[in-house]
Amino acid sequence: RKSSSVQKLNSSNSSNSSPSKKKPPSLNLQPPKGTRDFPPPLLRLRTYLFTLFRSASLSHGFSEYDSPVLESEELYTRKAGEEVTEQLYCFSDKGDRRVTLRPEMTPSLARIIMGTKPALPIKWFSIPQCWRYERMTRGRRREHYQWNVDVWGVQGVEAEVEVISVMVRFFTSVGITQSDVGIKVNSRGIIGALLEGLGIPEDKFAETCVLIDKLEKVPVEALKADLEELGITEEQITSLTDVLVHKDIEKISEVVGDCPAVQDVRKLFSMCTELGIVDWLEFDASVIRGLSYYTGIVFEAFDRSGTLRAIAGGGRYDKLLESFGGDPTPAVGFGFGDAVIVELLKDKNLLPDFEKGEVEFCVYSMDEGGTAKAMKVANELREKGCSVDVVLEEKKMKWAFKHADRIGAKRVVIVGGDEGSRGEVRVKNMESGEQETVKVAEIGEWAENI
Ligand SMILES: Nc1ccc(Br)nc1
Repeated sequence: RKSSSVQKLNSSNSSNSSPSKKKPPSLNLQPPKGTRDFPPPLLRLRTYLFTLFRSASLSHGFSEYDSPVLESEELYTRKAGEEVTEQLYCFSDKGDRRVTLRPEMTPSLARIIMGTKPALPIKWFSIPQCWRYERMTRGRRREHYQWNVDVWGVQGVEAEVEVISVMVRFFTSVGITQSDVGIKVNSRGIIGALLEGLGIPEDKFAETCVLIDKLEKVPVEALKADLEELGITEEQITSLTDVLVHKDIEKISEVVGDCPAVQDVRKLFSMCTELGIVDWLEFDASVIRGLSYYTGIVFEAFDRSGTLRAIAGGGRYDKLLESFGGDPTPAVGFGFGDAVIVELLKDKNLLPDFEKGEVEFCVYSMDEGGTAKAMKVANELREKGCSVDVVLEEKKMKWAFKHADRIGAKRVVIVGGDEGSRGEVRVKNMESGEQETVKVAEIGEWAENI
């Protein structure tokens, strides 16, 4: 008797005579829902952005760090109704542990600092891929790369000025000016003083801020239940939002007095005036930001045309380490996503063309069986630090030049033929069309002098 598995195999093929005819199930060619592939042109764009994120950070003496994309779910179980914790890409792993793809980087940074206790102050940056899982299939992305820049251990607004300076340097490096983008600045301390004035208890402050931030996106009716649960009346919300429209710190100080939060904002503006970047900034009492853990100054970069969502956002979060059981540690930072900035660069016509790559040489053998010779010439050029492609199959000259153009080769080196018999190669400049003959033995030296 055939074993049951063989019988199964035969039965599964009963529909036709031989297994080879059974078509495999069609493969889904798309990446998982809400995620992106990065074929070379898109990866060149990503590398362009990351290189400038990195140079703006390094120019200010920041050090790069990284951590696993997978984190324990408990790192994000803040009960403040934030989108970022309500849309966790979380699951139970095979050891039945509750884990999640990180939705943001700051809690991981806090975990690392608590665990390794680096000497403070630290100035660290990272460009992590962060994830969310939205139940409603709104077709929104489920992953993005978010440049994070943080200063830990500095109590004064000098830390806010430093990270804003990093952001401004990045914008300048991609050709964005203060007429394209502004940075709205506010302080949770001001909002806190207003909430106190309305009799809202301190322990409801973080959740209330998250709700007020949501008010910008949904009508107050949609949040009525949440507001009532916090004991906040619609009248209180109305009187709060009437004050939050102020864009003049003096007007706000008439309401909340010359409190430490107002002094901090004033100091930030005067330092940025001295630094020469104040025309990027504007005070805006309505800026809240949606993360519950901000405790002081908050800021967000926006496009002045008003067509795009916030480009970046950040603020002071002095209580985060304590909330994890650590020592009180001042901290300031921002997150800068990789999506809105690309839309902005497209709108401003500031996006370079990444369709083609760049390679200095394409080496081609016109003789049959000459590929190894072409590879040897290529290695001579690589020894001098050149980027060199080699045509790896027997191809006609016309194909080789078309291929060279496709890969963005600056020059084509033709090996073999009459020149080959004289120990020479022909080099064609793809831009000018100029041709020259070079001795194979001297090609490295020649390449150093072009
Ligand atoms: N937090 C978060 C993660 C992923 C995306 Br896309 N947006 C926000």
